[in-house]
Amino acid sequence: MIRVAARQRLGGFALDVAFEGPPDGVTVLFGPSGAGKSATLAVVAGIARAADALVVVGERVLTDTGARVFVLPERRRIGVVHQDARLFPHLSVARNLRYGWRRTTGERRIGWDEAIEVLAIGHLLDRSPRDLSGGERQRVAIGRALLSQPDLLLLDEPVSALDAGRRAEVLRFVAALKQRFGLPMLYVTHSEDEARLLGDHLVRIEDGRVVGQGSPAAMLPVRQVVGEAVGPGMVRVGEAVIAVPGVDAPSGAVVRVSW
Ligand SMILES: Nc1ncnc2c1ncn2[C@@H]1O[C@H](COP(=O)(O)OP(=O)(O)OP(=O)(O)O)[C@@H](O)[C@H]1O
Repeated sequence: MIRVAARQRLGGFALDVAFEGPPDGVTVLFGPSGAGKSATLAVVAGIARAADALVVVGERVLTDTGARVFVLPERRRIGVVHQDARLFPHLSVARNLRYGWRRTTGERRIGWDEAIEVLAIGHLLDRSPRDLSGGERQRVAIGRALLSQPDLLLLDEPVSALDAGRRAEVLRFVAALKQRFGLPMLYVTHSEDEARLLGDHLVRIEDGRVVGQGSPAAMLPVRQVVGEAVGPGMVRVGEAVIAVPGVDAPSGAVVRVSW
């Protein structure tokens, strides 16, 4: 279980949020630009010190202002992935990954080879970040965060700087990560498609406040969409391939589904 509560004044903006997320799934922070999503992540990561905050990840209390608990950011065992990959440009992909690996403070549960395999970045190890596509760069950034053995992964709009094709590619890897490692993630987005595709729990934030939370299916309006069947029960809708039980059209067939 992840528990977050934060009250903080940022200039003229007041952040006042409280939510819980599942222990091994993706909690989506969803809301328009300027709603306070990144400010919330900063409190969770310990980069921002709110006047009044509680951050609990599993058994660990990372911030509890009432009890004067504040674990330093580098001791939180939290991995962060930003919109731009922020890799070290002078280091190879392997050395960028090694940076994460060396930052481990607890036991190692995620293996070096395993992370590289899930993210399919083995062939990139000797390259410079400058010679990678945007999607590859993001996969390496996720790998670096993962190899530091985080108890929680924060993803702040990790695909919003990518074009549609690359976006789909990276989303596929984030979904694979979720399946493989069962690591809790806080995923910030204002894309309904990403929220539906990855979210187990959705927290809607507007103007610094939580205005609703629940399953993505319950929180987002149902849409009738046209997609393309890609296998039994699987339909491609735009960038996403979604599971739609009961769809049994031949691959390539155009189908209408509720999503
Ligand atoms: N240090 C600060 N001083 C003053 N205002 C701030 C500060 N940090 C953030 N804000 C304001 O707080 C509000 C929330 O910002 P935040 O970056 O959390 O939004 P967001 O939901 O992540 O938006 P986006 O989707 O555009 O990234 C914004 O109005 C922003 O201008």
